[in-house]
Amino acid sequence: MELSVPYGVIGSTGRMGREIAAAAGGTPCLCVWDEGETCEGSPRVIFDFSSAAVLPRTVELCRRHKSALVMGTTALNDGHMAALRGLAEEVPVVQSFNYSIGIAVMAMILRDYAPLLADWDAEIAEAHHIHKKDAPSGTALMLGRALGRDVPMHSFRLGGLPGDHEALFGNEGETLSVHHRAISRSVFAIGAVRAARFALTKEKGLFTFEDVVRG
Ligand SMILES: NC(=O)C1=CN([C@@H]2O[C@H](COP(=O)(O)OP(=O)(O)OC[C@H]3O[C@@H](n4cnc5c(N)ncnc54)[C@H](OP(=O)(O)O)[C@@H]3O)[C@@H](O)[C@H]2O)C=CC1
Ligand SMILES: O=C(O)C1=N[C@H](C(=O)O)C[C@H](O)C1
Repeated sequence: MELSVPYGVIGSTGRMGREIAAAAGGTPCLCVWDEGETCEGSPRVIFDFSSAAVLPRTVELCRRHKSALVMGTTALNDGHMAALRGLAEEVPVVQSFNYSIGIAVMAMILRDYAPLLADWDAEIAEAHHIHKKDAPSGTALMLGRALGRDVPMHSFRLGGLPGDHEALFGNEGETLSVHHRAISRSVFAIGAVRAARFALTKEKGLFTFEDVVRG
């Protein structure tokens, strides 16, 4: 369902930026890409699916327009997360490395059942398109945190894969795996627009996509 307020897209010319515009509908009033920026009006919410290097500019634009932020860009460091926490003291910020409901549920499963698998061997595998710049994926790192322990991570870069993630467990007698496959990257855009609607109901604060899914 289309977004009924003016919105901005940082990373507007990218794979995700174009999916966001398709899911949100209409035309973004603010567009930012590597070569430039256009703005006609004031966005109520800004989506960032770009590069971690752009985050300071994103924070500045959200402050200028008093916009909510839906942050999707990965490869964020502690400094970037601190900047988002600072912004969240002024506006609503949703930050997630994956806006699919399936991965949100997968993280809940891993977090809830990790104690029962604590003495099993565990590894995480992820596979994405050949253009992806970061490895392991932000989602793989997030799933590792849900497991609550450091586990080996394996990254595959193949063709146009939108995003596969698998948590694999094993002991002497059996194995278990939990697998999620994004069939289309539109699923991330649909989730991001849902996150935008959630953010627009808040005055300020830092939220995860799990908060959005749980309503
Ligand atoms: N949270 C989630 O659910 C998802 C997150 N992602 C993440 O989103 C990000 C973008 O992914 P994707 O769309 O595939 O990437 P693309 O490379 O297709 O797009 C990146 C966009 O950011 C712009 N950009 C890059 N560097 C700068 C810069 N320094 N200043 C301004 N604009 C810049 C690019 O502009 P230009 O075209 O001019 O280079 C382009 O518009 C990645 O971090 C990815 O991991 C992806 C899918 C889902
Ligand atoms: O770059 C991508 O495409 C994706 N990146 C995110 C990540 O790094 O986890 C989310 C999704 O898997 C697609």
